[in-house]
Amino acid sequence: MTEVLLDIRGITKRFGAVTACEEVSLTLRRGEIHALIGPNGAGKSTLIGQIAGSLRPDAGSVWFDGHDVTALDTAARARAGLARTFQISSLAMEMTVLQNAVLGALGARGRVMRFFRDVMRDSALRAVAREALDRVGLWDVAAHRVGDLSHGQRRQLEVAVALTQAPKAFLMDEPMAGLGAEGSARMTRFLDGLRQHAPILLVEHDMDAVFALADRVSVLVYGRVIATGAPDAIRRDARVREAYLGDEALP
Ligand SMILES: Nc1ncnc2c1ncn2[C@@H]1O[C@H](COP(=O)(O)OP(=O)(O)OP(=O)(O)O)[C@@H](O)[C@H]1O
Repeated sequence: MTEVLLDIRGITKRFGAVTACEEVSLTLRRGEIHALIGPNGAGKSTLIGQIAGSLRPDAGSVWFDGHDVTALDTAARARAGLARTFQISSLAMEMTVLQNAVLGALGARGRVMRFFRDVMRDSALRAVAREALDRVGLWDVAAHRVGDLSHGQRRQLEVAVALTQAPKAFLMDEPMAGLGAEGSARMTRFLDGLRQHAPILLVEHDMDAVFALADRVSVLVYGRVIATGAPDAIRRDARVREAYLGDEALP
């Protein structure tokens, strides 16, 4: 088993005259949180899109778990174990927490059932759903409507739904967005434990969270990775500080 699970090799993406990503290479290792930071417009979303499979690179390749997945679409990459969360919420608001998790488990197994009540009675699916809800701390609210959950709980449920699909790695797009101080602190603790289950490539603007969580940080500026390293080294890096216009934004 190799240490590197996700291997991005020399990815380039242009939109007309704009080069959004230029020969970007980075890796995600088992057990780690690797944060991707950079000023607005640096190319973070474009990079994540190419890793998840929603955007095709003009050059370069994406390797996941030892396979070249560059030609695979988003669904195929998800089935291979690459889970993307928080970009678009896929939760059914009128359904309960448990129903959402059971449907996640059903989707992952590619099974077709005619009646929703049969799905909800399937003990294997319920067991998978329960384990995922337990892991994110939402089993107590399994019978609640998703619409009645807090914003932070919904984010945890999105992770639980992803967990029912047995992911090998997570791509997370701004999990702290809109959570407030207390919610961010709770999410930080949660992600801290999750890395043991599956490593996380984390795009996040909340620098306190990034520097509290990341094992490694990569800094993207004008589509290029200008530095990759441990949080302390990144904090001290002169090019990184310059990219963030002085010292303000880095804790
Ligand atoms: N579909 C598109 N068509 C044209 N230009 C695009 C497209 N998507 C992104 N860009 C451009 O590519 C560059 C990188 O954008 P991107 O959204 O990837 O940056 P970002 O780092 O995610 O920014 P933010 O932090 O604001 O979300 C920007 O100049 C943006 O205007």
